[in-house]
Amino acid sequence: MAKIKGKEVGMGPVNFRAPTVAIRLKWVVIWYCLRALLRGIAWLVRHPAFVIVPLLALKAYQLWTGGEWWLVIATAAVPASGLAGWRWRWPDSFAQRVVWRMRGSRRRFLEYRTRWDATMRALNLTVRMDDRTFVPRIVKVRSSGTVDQVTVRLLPGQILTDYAEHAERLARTFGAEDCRVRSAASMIPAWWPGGAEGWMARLFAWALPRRTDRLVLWFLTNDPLREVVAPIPATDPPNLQALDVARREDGLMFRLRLLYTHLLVAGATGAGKGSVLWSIIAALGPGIRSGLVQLWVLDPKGGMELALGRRLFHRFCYGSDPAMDGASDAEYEEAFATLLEDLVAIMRRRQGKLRGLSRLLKPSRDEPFIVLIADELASLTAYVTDPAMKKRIAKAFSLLLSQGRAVGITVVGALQDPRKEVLPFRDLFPTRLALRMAEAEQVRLVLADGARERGARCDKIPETLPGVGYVAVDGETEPIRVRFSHITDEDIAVLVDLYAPDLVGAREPIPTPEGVAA
Ligand SMILES: Nc1ncnc2c1ncn2[C@@H]1O[C@H](COP(=O)(O)OP(=O)(O)OP(=O)(O)O)[C@@H](O)[C@H]1O
Repeated sequence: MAKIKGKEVGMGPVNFRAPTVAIRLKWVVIWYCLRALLRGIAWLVRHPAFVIVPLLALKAYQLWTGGEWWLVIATAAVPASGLAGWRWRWPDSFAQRVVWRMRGSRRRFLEYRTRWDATMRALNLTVRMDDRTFVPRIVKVRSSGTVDQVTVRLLPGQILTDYAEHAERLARTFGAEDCRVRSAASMIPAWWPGGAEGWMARLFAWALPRRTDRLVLWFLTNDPLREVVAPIPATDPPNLQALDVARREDGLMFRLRLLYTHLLVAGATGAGKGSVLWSIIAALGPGIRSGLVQLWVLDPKGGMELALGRRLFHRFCYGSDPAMDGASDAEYEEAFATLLEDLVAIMRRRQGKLRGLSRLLKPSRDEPFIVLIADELASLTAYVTDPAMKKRIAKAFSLLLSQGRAVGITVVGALQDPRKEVLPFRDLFPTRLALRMAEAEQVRLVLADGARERGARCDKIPETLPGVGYVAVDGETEPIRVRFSHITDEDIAVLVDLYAPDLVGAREPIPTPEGVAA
């Protein structure tokens, strides 16, 4: 008879099965007791914090039977003070390993177990075989206080999209604000150094189970992204592979990898693209001060977004209103093209230096990590009026995007309209972030086919939540919902005072656009 790793549910009030082997009742009882004991031990190993429950029961029993009270309390105090020390010294690890697990177990029994079978049947997510009905099993529930992660084992023939189609219904049924469907194959423990890209993940890649038969339902129970995220203190030196720039919806820090990648930020007007760029600059601050990081900045919106931080930038170039400083559009456009071509020249020089020695440049003060920040990319691509300049700018961008990563040059570009006509080299950005978008179709253009169906409903992000978006990372199947820190003009002034590099000329006003206006 066919066997399925799901939970079989009966067809009627009583189910009979013909016995094939006669076993004495006492052996059956012993077998069930042993199995329950082994399962209990395995469960305690996975939920070590619950060891405290039998321990407390034992202590209570000792007190009851006349044990020395001070001895009883002293032995109970050892694990209690261990837990307290853990919480005090490593609060994040304690929250994830103890608090989240306990909350997950409670919610599994009180919320999900009770309504799971009926919901699966109602949504037609069961499988019928040989007159038997199988319901997908809940493997585990983890709760972060803001998100319940319910891992489900798929039944044969089921795919992630089957569940994604019902995401909204699942959210309503289990009293969540939203539900996202994520594949379990991409789930690297959040506490691993560097997450999915870190050294732990790479070192143990061979040992990580490939859980293609599982998915994780993310039930958003209490949206932490409704709160504005305050500026996040930067680490010194900055970890260029994991910059602390935003808060994730499960309450964890979102760490952005910038080294050896390029980032595209797309969002409607007022979606908070500026806060993304400033969060990145803030996280890079200590590196800018030490000379490990150089910012090359293009702000075609007349310097409106980024000019406040000009002392932090190695090169800064903005377009403006020709009537104000006498420079023509063509001169501005030439200034942009020149800056980009200078960067291409550095790229070529670095390639020559590395050739035959290494395939990746390790940034240092001699060869710093260069981040090209380009706000309003459309003004540098589609809206350039001079065809010759348009060609030069497009060529330089294509070269930087296709060859710059390995030699420590990263492009961070922001734009409103992600269509190919506006940004022909959109596909050359490996990391993409979609903030609030004007149309559902744009989500697909920025993130990936099916991203919206899996929960990245960027067109539904309300205008009241600027800085909220979904980020797609290479190697992760589903985008992650995050909110970037809100950096005010006052915060920028503090950043400049803290991190402006102490180089000759850095405190002089930088002529903009370069070579055009004083
Ligand atoms: N992360 C954030 N948290 C809270 N408020 C934010 C955040 N980001 C931006 N805002 C606020 O939202 C408004 C619009 O932000 P911003 O100018 O960065 O948007 P934008 O996408 O760059 O818009 P545009 O394309 O029109 O320049 C501003 O008033 C800003 O203060």
